[in-house]
Amino acid sequence: METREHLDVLPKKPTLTPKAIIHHNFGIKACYVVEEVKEVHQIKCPGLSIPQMGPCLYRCTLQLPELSVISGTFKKKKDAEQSAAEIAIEKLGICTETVDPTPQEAQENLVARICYIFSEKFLLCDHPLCGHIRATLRRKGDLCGSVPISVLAVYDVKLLSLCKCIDPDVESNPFLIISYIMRATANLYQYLATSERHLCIRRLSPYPQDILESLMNEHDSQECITVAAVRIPSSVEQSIEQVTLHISLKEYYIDIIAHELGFEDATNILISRNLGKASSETRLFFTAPKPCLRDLSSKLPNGKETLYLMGSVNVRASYFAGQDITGDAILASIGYTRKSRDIFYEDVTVRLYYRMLLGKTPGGIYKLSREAILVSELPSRFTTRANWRGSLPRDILCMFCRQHRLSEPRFSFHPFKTSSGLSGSCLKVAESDENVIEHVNGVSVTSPKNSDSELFKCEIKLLSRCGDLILLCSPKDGYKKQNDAIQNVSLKVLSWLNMWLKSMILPFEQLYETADDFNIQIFSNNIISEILAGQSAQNGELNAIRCNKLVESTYMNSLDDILGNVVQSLKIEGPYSGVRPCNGSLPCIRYSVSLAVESQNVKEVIEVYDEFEFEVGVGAVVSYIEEVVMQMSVGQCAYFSTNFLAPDLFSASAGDSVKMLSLLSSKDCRIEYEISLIKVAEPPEERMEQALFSPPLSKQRVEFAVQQILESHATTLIDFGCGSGSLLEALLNYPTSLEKMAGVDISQKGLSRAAKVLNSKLVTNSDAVGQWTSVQSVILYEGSITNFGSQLQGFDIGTCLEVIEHMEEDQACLFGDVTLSFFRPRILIVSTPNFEYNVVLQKSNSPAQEQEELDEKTLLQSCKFRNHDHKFEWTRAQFTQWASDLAARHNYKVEFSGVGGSADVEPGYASQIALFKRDWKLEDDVLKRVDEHHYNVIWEWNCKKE
Ligand SMILES: C[S@@+](CC[C@H](N)C(=O)[O-])C[C@H]1O[C@@H](n2cnc3c(N)ncnc32)[C@H](O)[C@@H]1O
Ligand SMILES: [Mg+2]
Repeated sequence: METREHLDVLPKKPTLTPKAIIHHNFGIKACYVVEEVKEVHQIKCPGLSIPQMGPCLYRCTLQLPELSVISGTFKKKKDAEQSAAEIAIEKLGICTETVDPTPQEAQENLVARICYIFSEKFLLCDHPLCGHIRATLRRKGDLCGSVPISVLAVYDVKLLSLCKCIDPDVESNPFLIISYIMRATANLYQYLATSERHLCIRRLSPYPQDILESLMNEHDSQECITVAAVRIPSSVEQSIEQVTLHISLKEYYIDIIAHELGFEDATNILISRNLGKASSETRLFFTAPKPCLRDLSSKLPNGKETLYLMGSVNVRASYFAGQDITGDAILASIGYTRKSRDIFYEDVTVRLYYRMLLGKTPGGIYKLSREAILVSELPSRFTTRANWRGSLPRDILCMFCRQHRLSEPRFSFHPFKTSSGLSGSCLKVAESDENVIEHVNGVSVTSPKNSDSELFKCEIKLLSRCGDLILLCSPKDGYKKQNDAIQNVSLKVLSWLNMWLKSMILPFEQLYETADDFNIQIFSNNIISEILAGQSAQNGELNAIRCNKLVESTYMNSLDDILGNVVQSLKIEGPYSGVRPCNGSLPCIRYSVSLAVESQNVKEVIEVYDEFEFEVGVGAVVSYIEEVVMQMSVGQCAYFSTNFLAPDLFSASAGDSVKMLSLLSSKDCRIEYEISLIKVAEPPEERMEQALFSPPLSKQRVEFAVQQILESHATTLIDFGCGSGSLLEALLNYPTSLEKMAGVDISQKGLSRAAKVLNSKLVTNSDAVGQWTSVQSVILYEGSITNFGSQLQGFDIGTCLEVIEHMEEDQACLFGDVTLSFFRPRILIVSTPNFEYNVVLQKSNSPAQEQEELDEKTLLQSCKFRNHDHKFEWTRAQFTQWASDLAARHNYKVEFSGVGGSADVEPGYASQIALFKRDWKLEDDVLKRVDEHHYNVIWEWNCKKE
């Protein structure tokens, strides 16, 4: 609440964006041209010899009558445009300081603005209000030329901002403007007449005849338009219904809307802010009780309370609009715009109303973005960006805030170092596409004191429109990538809001308790009214009562959701193909949801989706759909029904909501589902390994290698197939005896990543790293490990983790021979998947009963390779054979080990490891002559000695 006081002292005026300032000065003469730029950038890793293509960037050229400027490059088009506008403003020396007028000045400006609006000059411009003034000139009798004050209040932004300067409460009660306009108009009594009875203003002297005549001739061609609109009755017992407005262009359309609401003319009509998109003309038209309107026109201070008259508030419409709406309301998209002199209109259907309503909840925004309203759900977990379908959590959160007229959410980052020596503290795993977050727990290798790596924590603040802090979410989880941190925290906030909105029948205390579990702190005493009713906290008690009414009316259906749903008469047809979804996989289904009424012999299809993909295990679809899909194999089709009736959801999805609502009311109405499983994308190997092993298998492999290296007292190391350099980076965290490390790989992408990771560690954090590592030089080479690179002969130790299965089998054998005969390290560590272990990893793919029926051999045959890039996967016997033969050929000894699982328990280790050791000295052997062949150096680091 302190912020509010602070704000009262500092009147808040949104500062204009550079583009808005340019528009203000040049209008349509300003021309923005945005071009795409591909930039080669080398910022992150000096010395890397692979050119790095940056993300797609944009540059904007702004052409103005006097000059043309070019922006820098930006990730977003709009940023490039704003930057170009900013440069132009600076070059032209345009003054950008907008000083708020004092309340006194605002009063005077208000009078002047009203005077201008009724001038002849104004009538000829392209302001939306001109359309209204022209149309009111066609009104009959003493209403001719009378412009409703409510129209002035909503269609002229300048009047609104001036009134806000006079009284900031206008923000929370926009109808207060009516009082201020009335008061200001009183100063113009010689020129304008106000009518308290009709709540309108007109000119005393008529407009010149020639102007009037030309206006009257304008609309001869179009006679009558028909516009679909929606009625939201004030009584929650009455349903939302479709209405049709027939508007003759000889009449004023607000009068016609008034007829629809049961009134003679626009006198009692109030108009809401525009709803939906910022540019939309969709508004609510409604009536206020007479005494209240009279108050609005006269009594200023008391006028503030008038609209809160109990009993007259339309709770559904108020929630929908985020402002007080009284009486019955018509939702219509109609009005005058700057673009044309003709009236603009669009149909608003009941379906659209429900879709807009759905779009006010985080789950709804997600459903709408996936266009799968009846099936998709806001997932409870963010695993990878690649698996997330629909709008991303951060974008949904921003949309939610805009919907509820809150300020844009504020994200802040706290980079922090984590020491892997900490015992007992466990950082949550962020299953990002690169699986980069570390579990700190369970590190079995002796860790140095200072092995730090940088992580990001993201914090989110939700603020009311006036800047009051409403909610703070600051989870403890750290992520290696900023983007993962943002998406995960955003999802946390969204999940809580979604849960809360779905079960608002919860008492307030429980709200606080659940927030705690989500690392959320609530600051506003009245979060319900801030978010739900879009109101200021002033009328808290009243809003709470209203919200309860709203909850009763709108959210009761979601109770069904909470109580769960029963799948009835499930039939799965088609032959069992053996390919089934498992946790983490991405099944792709074709589905249709229909509404069936047996007694009427009707089946109405509500929603169809041809290729709908979702991630299993994160709650991305309604639970019973996932349950059914988990029982299917690719190629099969499932049929079932439920009695789940959520009229709101169905109304948002069905094309013909009116027919659908009537069907839903029949007693024997059922929801029928038809689902075919088209294909299943397997979860990537790394994610599977992460889900099943703690620490993740990749980490266990690295730890195993580190342990061997520590024991070996080696001073030189080659990592064959180093990929993104995870082992090399890890080795910098330990006090090994290594002085020289090299990595070889054929993938430029992998090598670039490795270079960046190592560069950031060795150059950026050199002081910290230098304290314990003895490593003096690190080199990355590009080349195939089946070729001998003469630079690397005689290194002490070679590592080759999860590489050989990525080559053809004969190439893997070649690698073995080349390494042991030419490189001849003292120790060679080779790891590769144990194919037999796939039975465990892929267990969830077949139902338990079936597994019992199948013998082990058949079960193994049904297993797939862990990764689509694997050319082979060996059983323990095959690996042992390969390694033993290889060792024998080159006079090495070999031992077998592994990580994940155990040697003594079937089916052995998940990753099998061979340790080749040479106990004879290299000098004893005459070096074989080999053709000189050099790998290309990609990146190099050498410790600078003082
Ligand atoms: C699964 S990754 C393993 C990376 C790394 N060893 C690790 O454990 O994180 C396999 C790596 O082997 C590399 N690779 C495959 N065939 C290769 C070859 N013939 N020569 C060099 N590298 C190869 C790939 O480019 C890829 O980086
Ligand atoms: Mg592999």
